[in-house]
Amino acid sequence: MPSMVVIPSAARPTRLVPADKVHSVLCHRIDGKEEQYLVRWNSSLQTPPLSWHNLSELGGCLEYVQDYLDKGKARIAASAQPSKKRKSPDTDSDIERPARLSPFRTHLYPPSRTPSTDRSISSPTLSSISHNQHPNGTASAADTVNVYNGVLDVKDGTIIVHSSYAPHVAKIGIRSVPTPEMAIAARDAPTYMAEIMVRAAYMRKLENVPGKKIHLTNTIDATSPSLKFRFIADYVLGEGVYRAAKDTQVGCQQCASNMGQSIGCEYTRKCDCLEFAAVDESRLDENQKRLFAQLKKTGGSTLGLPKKFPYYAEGVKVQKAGCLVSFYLNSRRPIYECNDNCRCGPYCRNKLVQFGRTVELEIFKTKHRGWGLRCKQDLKAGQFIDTYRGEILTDAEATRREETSSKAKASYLYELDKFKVSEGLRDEDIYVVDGEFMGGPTKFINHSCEPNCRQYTVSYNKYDCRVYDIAFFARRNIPKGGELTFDYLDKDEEDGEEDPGEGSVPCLCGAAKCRKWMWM
Ligand SMILES: C[S@@+](CC[C@H](N)C(=O)[O-])C[C@H]1O[C@@H](n2cnc3c(N)ncnc32)[C@H](O)[C@@H]1O
Repeated sequence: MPSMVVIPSAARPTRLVPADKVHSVLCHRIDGKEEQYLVRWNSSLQTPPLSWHNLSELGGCLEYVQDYLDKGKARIAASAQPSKKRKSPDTDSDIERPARLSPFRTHLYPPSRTPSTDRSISSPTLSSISHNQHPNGTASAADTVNVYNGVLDVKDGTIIVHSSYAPHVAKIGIRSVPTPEMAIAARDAPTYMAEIMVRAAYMRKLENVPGKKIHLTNTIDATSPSLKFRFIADYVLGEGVYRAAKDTQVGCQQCASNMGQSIGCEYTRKCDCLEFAAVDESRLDENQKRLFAQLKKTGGSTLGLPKKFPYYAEGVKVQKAGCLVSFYLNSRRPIYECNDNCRCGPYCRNKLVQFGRTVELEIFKTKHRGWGLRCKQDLKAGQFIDTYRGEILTDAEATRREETSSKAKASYLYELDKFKVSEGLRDEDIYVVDGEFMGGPTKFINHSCEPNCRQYTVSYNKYDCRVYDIAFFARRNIPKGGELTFDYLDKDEEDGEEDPGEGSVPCLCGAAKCRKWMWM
């Protein structure tokens, strides 16, 4: 018989639970006035495989507590109905829904699910659970719950439980935890403190994000965005993803930091970075008009022709300085910014998005569309908000993730396919940004059929057609507190079809001209 180890209810504050050792949190209870959470440890060889902990011990693994609050608690509430069949705590309760596309991806992937290898052990029946008895022979609900303070050991997938009252050993399969008694106790036990701690941990994350403050508010429920999410300032390149070699990022060589007004690039004809930028037809002389007409037919470089700068420079229209000029705002043309190898210096009028967000934002809970993002300050039409960040994945890896994720889950995949047609890229050459696990606050921007923002392609290397920035700009003036939205459909690629296809998801944007479906 294994030696008895009783996990005290009022645990020692020094006993911190390391996140990398945790498999999951399975249940909670109130002991005295204290919230306690039942941790299942990573390795079943560990002794004990389960133990109760108070929140002061769980500060380093709050993401597991959050997982439990978001999913486990609901499962427990359902399983606490004594008359109904109980689900194993590890059983995936995601609802199977029709296949759908991600908000941003244009390919349809067949639905598929990967079974968790963790489900090989079958769930024992309720009758396999022995209830512990108090020495006086009675077994109250409270006693039967408390007994599991003393989970001791695991053998052949069976947990061996010692009661602190009775000398006999109760055996219950690891899949049977939480027991019905635990589930009943958990159903009515509050989780306020855990929710507060999770919220505080997320706020601390936000405080560490560089740039203007990002707020968090939730007037709908007690949840917080996932603590597993990592805020990153730049893309993280996944396996098999490569940016164009550094030496291809040549930059403009004929420009200088002071060409008269100390605003970096000033002559669009000279700036090599603007080679592929929009030609300013209003400034073409007759010869240039003829040349440009020819180039439109035959293709070829428009270097030397006057171009349009993307942003209003300081001093041009004071109130618009730094905003996207209306030509770009109303088009889908890529924006080519100057880069570190340019001769125009650090303060060039052709550099903006690369310096990052300067706008104060707020992540907030919507009624029916999960989390959303709004601005905490008035925004002007053409004002830059932030970029979309995440892991850049190969198409194959993105497909794998899409196929293995629950169809009911929100999607954060964004294809970098702007140059697919112009550069003749194959589907499998296209990279995809996944903003689910790491990224920035823009992951929370919801779709609207009448959006107030739009996504633009911003490139710092005109020779790299596979890696570029996706930048969000305000399409119109947005008052402080307005929810930021963009159209998940790239209109240029829309074929105008009206019927919802397989994988379409109902749109809840509420706009007067809502198309009723998010095309995913
Ligand atoms: C990029 S995420 C946006 C943030 C998301 N609401 C969240 O809570 O993390 C995209 C997901 O948000 C939800 N969503 C966004 N816009 C929506 C809309 N107009 N109608 C319904 N669901 C929407 C969908 O679940 C979609 O897959």
